[in-house]
Amino acid sequence: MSHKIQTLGEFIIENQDSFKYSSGELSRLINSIRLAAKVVNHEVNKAGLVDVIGAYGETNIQGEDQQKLDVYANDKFIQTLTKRNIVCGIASEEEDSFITINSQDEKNQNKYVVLIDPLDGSSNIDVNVSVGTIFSIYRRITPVGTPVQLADFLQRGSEQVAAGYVVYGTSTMLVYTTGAGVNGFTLNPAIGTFYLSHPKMQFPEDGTIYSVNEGNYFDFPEGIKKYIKYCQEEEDDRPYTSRYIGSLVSDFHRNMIKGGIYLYPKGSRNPSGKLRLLYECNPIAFIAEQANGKSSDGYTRTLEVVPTALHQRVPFICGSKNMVDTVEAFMQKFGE
Ligand SMILES: O=P(O)(O)OC[C@H]1O[C@](O)(COP(=O)(O)O)[C@@H](O)[C@@H]1O
Ligand SMILES: [Mg+2]
Ligand SMILES: [Mg+2]
Repeated sequence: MSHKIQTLGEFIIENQDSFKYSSGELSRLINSIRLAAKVVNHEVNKAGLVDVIGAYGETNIQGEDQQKLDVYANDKFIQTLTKRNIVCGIASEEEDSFITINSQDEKNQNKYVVLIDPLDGSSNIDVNVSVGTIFSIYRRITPVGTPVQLADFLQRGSEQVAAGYVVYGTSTMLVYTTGAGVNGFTLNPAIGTFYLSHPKMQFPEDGTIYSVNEGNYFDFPEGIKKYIKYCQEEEDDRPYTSRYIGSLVSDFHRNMIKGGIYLYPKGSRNPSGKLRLLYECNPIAFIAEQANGKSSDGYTRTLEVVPTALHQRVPFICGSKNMVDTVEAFMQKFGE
């Protein structure tokens, strides 16, 4: 290990001043997310031994069957952030609307709101394939001390002050950015401490991995179909390798390390794509750009998309810069 051995807690404190609004509040917030991630990780690792496998028996506002672990993770993150009185509002994939956090003293002086996908890759929970958590943090735009408004959550991704994800995989990692690069921390399960293991993560500008659910190929826009054929041609460094875990966090994490591209285009079944702008695409796009990668809907930079609804979906193309450029060129040429 060429870099200094450092715990996540130490790293947060040491880098607090590199954050333009630093008052310690964001550090405490990221520490709270670290804590909740450890609690969820503990449950994920016991999947199959304890009652966290299978459907919960209810559907969320998006009509998806909630998995028990979706609900468990949602509860743990909301409880931790609420109990520690560290935010003024929370929005989650598993909650119909945003939650206003009122501190004991009535006027909650906290200035951050959090948007979260508590359990990403839900379809993989029961089959022991890696899943994750995704979080996005904004500074509220309405006055501190007043109840949060929907507008505090519907901010462009370029306004994020921090974003990150946790991968519950072969090892458990927390990867995040506060706008000063991307760093990854691995959990030492023996002592329950995250250690800096992947400093200054960078996307290779080019890659040879493409991640897309090819089962939807018939339904993709023409530009995407052409790009997939391009990936499969025998020319130059192609054909590329197809890798699709079906957990956005895990596919993105692999592609950031090895070089690659993730695509979830729109189609007749998903007219706006499947992934949610506010708690999936924006945080992942912020990390991608901070790691020299790129993200768009094929035309518009993801972080420039103006949100209009809490659970809105957008087409999502994210990964190595030159690969995203190539997809955009195909979309320009062949369109929808
Ligand atoms: O099964 P599909 O349609 O390919 O979708 C897989 C995608 O959906 C997701 O599972 C959506 O996230 P959730 O599991 O949080 O709902 C992504 O993680 C993944 O990339
Ligand atoms: Mg998700
Ligand atoms: Mg989810």
